[in-house]
Order: sequence, then structure tokens, then C-alpha cells
Amino acid sequence: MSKQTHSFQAEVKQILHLVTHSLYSNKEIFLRELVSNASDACDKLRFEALNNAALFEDAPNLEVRVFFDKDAKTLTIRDNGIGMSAEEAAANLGTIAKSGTREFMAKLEGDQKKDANLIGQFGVGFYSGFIVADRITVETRRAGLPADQGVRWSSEGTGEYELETITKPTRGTDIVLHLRDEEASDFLSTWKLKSIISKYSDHLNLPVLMEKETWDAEKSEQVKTDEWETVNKAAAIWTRSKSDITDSEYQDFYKQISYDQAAPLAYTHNRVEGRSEYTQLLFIPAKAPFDLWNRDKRGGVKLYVKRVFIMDDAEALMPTYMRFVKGVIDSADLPLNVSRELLQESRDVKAIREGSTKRVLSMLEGLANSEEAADKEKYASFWKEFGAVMKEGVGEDHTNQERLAKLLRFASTHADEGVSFADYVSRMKEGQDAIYYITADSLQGAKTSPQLEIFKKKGIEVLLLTDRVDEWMLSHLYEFEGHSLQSVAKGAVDLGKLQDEEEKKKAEEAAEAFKPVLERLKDSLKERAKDVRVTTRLVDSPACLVVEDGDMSAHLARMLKQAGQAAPNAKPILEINAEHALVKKLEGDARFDDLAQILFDQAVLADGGQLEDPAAYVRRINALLTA
Ligand SMILES: Nc1ncnc2c1ncn2[C@@H]1O[C@H](COP(=O)(O)OP(=O)(O)OP(=O)(O)O)[C@@H](O)[C@H]1O
Repeated sequence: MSKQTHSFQAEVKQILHLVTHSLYSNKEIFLRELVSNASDACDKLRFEALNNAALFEDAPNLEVRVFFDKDAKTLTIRDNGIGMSAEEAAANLGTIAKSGTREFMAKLEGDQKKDANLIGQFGVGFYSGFIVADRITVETRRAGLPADQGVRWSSEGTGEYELETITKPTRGTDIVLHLRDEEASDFLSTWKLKSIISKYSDHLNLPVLMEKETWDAEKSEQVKTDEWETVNKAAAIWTRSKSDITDSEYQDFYKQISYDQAAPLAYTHNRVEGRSEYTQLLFIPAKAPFDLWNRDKRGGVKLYVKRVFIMDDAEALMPTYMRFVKGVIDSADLPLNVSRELLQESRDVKAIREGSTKRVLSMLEGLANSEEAADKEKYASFWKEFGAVMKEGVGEDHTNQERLAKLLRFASTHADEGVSFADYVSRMKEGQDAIYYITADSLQGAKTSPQLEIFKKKGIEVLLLTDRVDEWMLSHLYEFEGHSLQSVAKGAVDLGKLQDEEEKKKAEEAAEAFKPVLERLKDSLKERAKDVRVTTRLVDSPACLVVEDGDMSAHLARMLKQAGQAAPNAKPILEINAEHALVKKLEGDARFDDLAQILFDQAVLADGGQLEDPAAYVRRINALLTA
């Protein structure tokens, strides 16, 4: 192929512009990105060579070399990994196939801190070379192709790139950065490059080599020798013994694999022996990533088999509700050439997933149950960031449901956060059997729900659930240690032994006396309410809405509608406080029908719902106000 000029895909142009302009303040990360691409390319070769050893040609030792030419102002990152064919070079370096690119751009364009880690998260690392270079030349040959099918890709990072066929005797890729003048003086120093490599690439599973230098007394400067030396540790950290690894080494490793600048909240490192043998090094991040809610995103746990990288979309290795966990699992038992399909079905992988899930749970229990204030704080912060995701586990992971239930934390009428089921149970009133809860759109809405009034009056604690996933979770969790979970907005209020006989009798009498009014109310509201009944659940409010025991709560129905899904249009039950002045006023009032409608509308509003005919409500209220 003679030299051809191609245009970048439109999005690439935008990305290039943004990357080079927004991330300039943290420009050294280009080296991390390019070395990590080189390392990925070696991992890929190792993997493909499992089935085709000829790909190693005569160079089985995989490595990355970083070297520079001061006069030419070039910096080269060379790997002997998988390389690229002409088609691959055009596809990988001229287009962006990844989804999420738009999000990436929105982030970089936004006001928030220009976070250099975004670039790794979105897989546009290659383009970071243009932060420091005004031209990048890539010379590459795919392993297995003949020497005359090498490719030269070259671009100034503006609108176009050139592609031509070259002869390249060795497989793999050279990324040659033609540095801008000011960057050349910054980066073309062995000392500087070494320090960046050890900062970011110490734990790579392969050696990064640089030319050795010695001090030349005559010239009074460092000069290159013919030798190469390894400048990173090149030892997979998880294979080392725990006692030899410092906390800061663990942290550095975490930062490297997670693209997170902050230290992890907690980590666990174990060699598991038994039916299946593997090493796990798992981290819990301190902060939730922006895409935590994407259940399909690539997992953060990488699978290795005897130090050979196998894959990183490891949904087989971690349950979805633990998708925030980062780390490495290295199995000693799996066959190296295990395919993705086999992985999903392998008994060993299942054992690894179960073992790792339990390990993460123990790590969390350790924090949650610790006597140390620092650990408790960590757990509280974990719950704030990831609690809602953990709740998915209650429905998805039946084996661990009990353990998960103990880890749940809620707001309640007693405390705004951090209430566990065990805390709740320890505060239960004498004679109380059930754990009471209410679901609502917001904490404020939950706190002021009319349905809570009798519970407040009697000092009975109620859990206030406001996460979207709560209703779903509760459809899978019915009890905690023998105490049933009961919504205070479902079914008739039954405080059982908590209500004394006197109160019950009074309520029954009131209901009896109120019967004629009730019949009229039922008639006025027959289009809107399934039933109207007298309740003891209210103290200050005149009325509230409840649903029947098996029915969907109004809160859930609203959420489904918002999400564009069909929700049953079940009519609610209107419950009336016969003691309330407004209710007492009903009897004999000429505006009975209007008052009945107002009562119902107010109950809808107090429940966080929307009126079907707000104008009618306003008209009726105004008529009352001006009467
Ligand atoms: N040294 C290399 N050898 C072989 N292929 C490479 C090399 N560098 C880049 N590529 C190819 O170019 C693609 C784009 O690289 P880029 O760094 O922009 O994203 P990425 O590496 O896919 O993302 P991530 O860093 O999240 O894995 C890579 O996926 C890879 O296929």
C-alpha cells in the first residue's frame, strides 16, 4: 500500500482537541497510557499464543522498551506484543468504537475538575500522546504476518492520518512521539522518565526497559551505555507474600488498575487453597464511579491464570451488585486456554465467584461490626456510596441474603442514617412484633407522611426508605430474624398488642357513629377510592391513602410510570380520622361533595402524588376561602 491519507472519524477530532487541551496540566499521564497499551498488547499476544505458539516467532520474552533521541526530539515506546495489521491500525487509531465517548466529552467539557483518569476509563489513552507531541508515528506489525506487511501510521493529531505499508522485521509496535520543544526539554531525561514509569507502571506484569546510563566525568554528564535495565518492579504484586507488601504499594497498585486517584476504602489479599486454588486481591473504592448505575459496564476484576491475563469483563467473577469491586483474581487451576463460554460454566469459576463474594462480605462485616470508630466511619461512608447497589444483592443473591440484610443501613424516625435492622430490633417496644417501614420519594416526604402519625405518637420507630431500589428489595425480603417487615401504608393498621383495649373500643365506637357520613363519602368518591374507612393511624391529619396488602404501593406505581413502564391503576383506600375538625365538619355541610374531594386531593398530595385535576382542587379551595 502506498501512502494514503485518511480523515479521523468526527468524534476523534473532538476527543483529540479536548484531550490535548484539557489534560495538559497532568501531561505526564501520556506515558502511563502508552506503556499500559504496550502491556495490554503483550497480554493479548500471550493469550493468542496459547493456541498458536508460532506467534512468539523467535522472541518469547515480552517486554516494553522506552528510549529517546535528544537530537531528533523523539520518545519511543516499543513493545513486542500483538501489533496491528493495517485494518486494525485504521480501526483502532482512527475511530472510537467505544460507547460512552459522548459522556467522556461531556465530562471534559463540563466545569468539574479535568480529571486525567477519565481518559483511561474511556479507553482513549492512545490520543493522550498528543498532549506532548505534535506528531505521532506508529510502526507496527501484527504477530503472525510476514515482515513486509508492517504498517506506518502517522498523524499530527489534527484532522488526518497517513497510512503506508512498511517492512518491519520484528513484530509489535513502536509508538514514536515527536515532542514539542518545551516537552522535549521536560521529558527527554532518563531520570524523569524512570520516575514516571515507577510511579505508574511498577506493578505491570512485564518488564519496562530503558537504556542504562553512566556518569561521564570528562563530559560531566550522564551518557548512555549499550546495556538495557529494567526500571519497574515487574512483579505482579498479588503473587508476592502479604508480609512483603507495604500499604502504599497496595494503594499504588489499586490506583493503577482503577484509574482512581484516591486511596481505596479497604482491600483484602488472600491465597485460597482447597478444592480450587486461587489468589484474590480485591479493593473497595472510596467513592462511587459516575457510571455505578450501569449494570452492564465492564467489571473491575481482572482474571489471570497463572499470571497470564485472561479477561477483564469478569461478570463471571463477581455478582453484579458488587460491580464496584476492583482487583485481580489469579487462578492456579483453570486451563490457560479457557474460553469465555467455558468460563461462565466452569465449576472452578463458580467456586471463585462464591469465594470472592463471601470475602467481600467479610471485609464489609469487619468494618460494620468493628469497635473502632475509624472502621465504623469507613462503613458509613461505604454505605453512602454503594449502599443502594448492595440492596440489589438482597434480591439477587439468595445464598447471602441474611448476611446482606445485616449489612443494610436505613434512615428511620429515630436517626437520619445508619440504622441497621439489629439496631431497630433492639429498640422495639414491648409487644411489638413487626419491623415497620414506609417508602417515599424523599426523606422529607417520608418523615411527614400522615401514615406515620400514630407510630410517632406511640414512639414506635419506623424505617424511612427512599432509594429507588427499596421497593424492589422489599419484594424479596419479608422478615429479619423472625420479625416480619410491614409497610405502614399498606393494609389496615394493626398495631396488635401495641394498642390497648380502651383505644380499640373507642375507635370502634367512633366508626359506628360515623357510618352514615362514611356511606356518603364512599358514594362521593366512588370514582377515585376503592373504599373509605375510619382509621386510628392518624393523629393530626384528616385523611390519608393506603393500598391493600397485596397491591403495589403508590410510590412504586409512580416510579414505574416515571420510567415509562405500565403500572396498574389500582384505586387506593381513603382512611379518615374521625376525630379531625375538618372531618367532623362534613356532616350536614352543604358542600359535602366538595369537601370530600378536597379531603381526597389533600391525601394524594401528602402522599407525594400528583393531582389529576389540580385546577379543580384550586377552585374548590378558593371557594372555601372566599365563602
Ligand atoms: N501498543 C499497541 N499495540 C497494539 N495495539 C495497540 C497499541 N496501542 C493501542 N493499540 C490499539 O488501539 C486501541 C485504542 O487504544 P486506546 O488507548 O485509545 O484505548 P484502549 O487501550 O482500547 O482503552 P483502555 O486503555 O481502556 O483499554 C487499543 O484498544 C488497541 O487495540
